[in-house]
Amino acid sequence: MKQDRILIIDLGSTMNTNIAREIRALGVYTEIHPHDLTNEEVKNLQNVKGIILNGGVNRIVDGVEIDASDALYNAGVPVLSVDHKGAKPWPKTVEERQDIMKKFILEECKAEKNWNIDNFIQEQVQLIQEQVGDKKVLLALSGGVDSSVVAALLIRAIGSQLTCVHVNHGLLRKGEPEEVVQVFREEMGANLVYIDAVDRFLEKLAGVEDPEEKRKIIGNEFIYVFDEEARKLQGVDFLAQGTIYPDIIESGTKTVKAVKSHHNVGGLPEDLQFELIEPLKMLFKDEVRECGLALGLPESMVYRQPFPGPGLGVRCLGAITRDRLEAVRESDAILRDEFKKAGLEGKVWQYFTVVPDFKSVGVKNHNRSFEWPVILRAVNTVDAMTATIERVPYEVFDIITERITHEVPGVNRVLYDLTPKPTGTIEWE
Ligand SMILES: Nc1ncnc2c1ncn2[C@@H]1O[C@H](COP(=O)(O)OP(=O)(O)OP(=O)(O)O)[C@@H](O)[C@H]1O
Repeated sequence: MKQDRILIIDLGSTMNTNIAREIRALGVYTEIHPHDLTNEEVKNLQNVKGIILNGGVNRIVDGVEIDASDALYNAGVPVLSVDHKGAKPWPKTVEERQDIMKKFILEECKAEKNWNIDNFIQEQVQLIQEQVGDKKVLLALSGGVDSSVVAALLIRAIGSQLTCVHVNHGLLRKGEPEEVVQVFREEMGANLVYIDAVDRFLEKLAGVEDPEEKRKIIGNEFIYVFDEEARKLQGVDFLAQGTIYPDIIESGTKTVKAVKSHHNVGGLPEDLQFELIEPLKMLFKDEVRECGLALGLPESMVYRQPFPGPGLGVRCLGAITRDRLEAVRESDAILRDEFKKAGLEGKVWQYFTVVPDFKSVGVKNHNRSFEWPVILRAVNTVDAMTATIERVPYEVFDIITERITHEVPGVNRVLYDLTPKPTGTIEWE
């Protein structure tokens, strides 16, 4: 079923994303578009029921105040101007904004409230089937939320025409590679290529101390491994990616410069180019999660906390060694387990452990020990630009310290990082 659609036209507002979220919360599908859409582009957008010209402080582009294109004014649907050409800005409170939205979208545009995840899945399955036909699709499946949800959606749409490649580079959290195999191969019956590349990555990283260099090696090695696998598979025309709406919004618009460059599986060699399939590119993160649950993915996968691309590699400070990497992995698993038991899972935004590359003196079993400390970090943030520290109860710290110092080989101390961002960053490297 095709959803009714409201277009938000970016005329320099800083609230495009908020407005989009609030309209979708009303149950109506909406997308943000640039101001200079052509007739052709407007025609290609189906079921448009209304247009919001969303003006704001970034309205001057290259020295000129921008306006919406004629194609938009002539689209033949109701137009609402906000903070544009003298029209009032949005009210400060969500409730007042929702009143305006309801009146415009539901009454004036007569848009139907037919935006929901089941309709989304149904529509995407059909679109994917039409796009792919009887051809084959490749997906790099990390086990993270985005690529997992893409995998589940593609399995529903095209089943065995999809091949997923999961690379175990040795830097994933405890149990993650096993979960990927269990969920996708065993439960969903996917074509999953599991690559054990642990030795290969750790050999490349041996002796490398510089964090940037480590990140570069991990990123490049991933591309090499993925490229090798992709070449072994015959007749693949499409590459699926877990691009989501914030990736696109943060890549910059015509009125705002990029916050960060769009990642995903960038950097594949020129001769290995596929047509892209990005079925989640219009979803916000919570919608991606809802979609994952509706497709039957386990909550542990769908509500996974954010994880850096280079994985545990940037939490094993300095030059990575196998034993210290295991100390990071084991201590991280204990921290997660105890936070879950204490009801902190889902409440604290991100928590993990870091193992530095120095040792200190301690006592274990009545003997002198000379071992690493484990640093705990637990932070809360809204936008990852700033972060505050979680005030973890001392009883929880006690249990975690007891377990880490007794269960993780090579560790004799546990420390808590009290630093907000700024001045610290969330990760240590
Ligand atoms: N170990 C891996 N095995 C297979 N693919 C991977 C792996 N790590 C990353 N990728 C691919 O690279 C993409 C970008 O990785 P990144 O770590 O930046 O994750 P992300 O944008 O948070 O997405 P996700 O939620 O899918 O992990 C992933 O979506 C996935 O397609």
